[in-house]
Amino acid sequence: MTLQRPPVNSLNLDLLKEMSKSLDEIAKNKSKAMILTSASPKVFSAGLDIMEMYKPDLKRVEEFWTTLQEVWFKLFGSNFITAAAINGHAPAGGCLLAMSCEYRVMTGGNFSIGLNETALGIVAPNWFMDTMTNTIPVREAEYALTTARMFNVEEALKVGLIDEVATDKDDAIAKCKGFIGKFDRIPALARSITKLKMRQAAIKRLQDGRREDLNEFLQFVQNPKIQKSLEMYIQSLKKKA
Ligand SMILES: CC/C=C\C/C=C\C/C=C\CCC/C=C/C(=O)SCCNC(=O)CCNC(=O)[C@H](O)C(C)(C)COP(=O)(O)OP(=O)(O)OC[C@H]1O[C@@H](n2cnc3c(N)ncnc32)[C@H](O)[C@@H]1OP(=O)(O)O
Repeated sequence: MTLQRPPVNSLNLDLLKEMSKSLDEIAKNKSKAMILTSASPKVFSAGLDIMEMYKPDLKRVEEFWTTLQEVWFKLFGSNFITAAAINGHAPAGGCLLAMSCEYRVMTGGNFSIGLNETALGIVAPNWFMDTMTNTIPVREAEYALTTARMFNVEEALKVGLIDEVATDKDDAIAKCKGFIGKFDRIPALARSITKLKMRQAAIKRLQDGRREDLNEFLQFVQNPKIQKSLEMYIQSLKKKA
């Protein structure tokens, strides 16, 4: 599955709906595995589209968040094998997508990956945190989340946020295929049940608290102070150019 929403693959409602549909198709056609990557040469995904949260239409922003939750359920909780070929920056929601897969290969270069929410004055939802503690040790996750740590490729490898480094996108995809090949001799049902048991606690936490999570998000985006900081953040991103 190749993300292709220039310039930075930010996750807006339309892209999330497309992803949700594609994940259903992959599950339905009984694919063995999926590799998630990006068509951009330097950004895997810039995370959530900030414009979806800025001065939002309430009905749309509610659909936006519930679709994001759905994409996470379908990706993190998939029966099929998932790997991410991370060929560029992966901040926040981009990091969430990569961590929701079972294996991550990142191309070398001046790219970074991490959950940077606290730097933006926001708190990553519980399920973002759960996805991170499912990937790296709890102590490292706490440190990374509180300090909004963006890891470079070597740091990400060292902490286990990624599993391998690749020279370029083709190499990243080849290495993801190498990971998928490891399951050729493992019975598929035993593999998928084991994966889902490992992920069950995080999945159940969001299933049980899904409405509450949505309400928290809706309150958050309607807070005038948050809107003000979003405005400033958007300006700072635009000033960069
Ligand atoms: C910030 C959210 C605050 C409050 C939200 C309210 C409630 C939230 C409650 C809970 C939600 C928490 C979970 C949030 C998760 C997220 O994912 S938030 C998004 C966080 N993402 C980022 O901070 C990444 C920002 N982008 C970058 O750092 C860089 O763009 C990049 C490193 C990814 C790529 O760098 P470059 O290649 O140099 O590209 P540019 O920076 O020049 O960007 C090109 C173009 O794209 C626009 N853009 C970049 N990121 C986003 C984005 N996430 N959403 C929308 N638009 C984005 C950027 O402004 C440029 O636009 P133009 O100048 O070309 O108009």
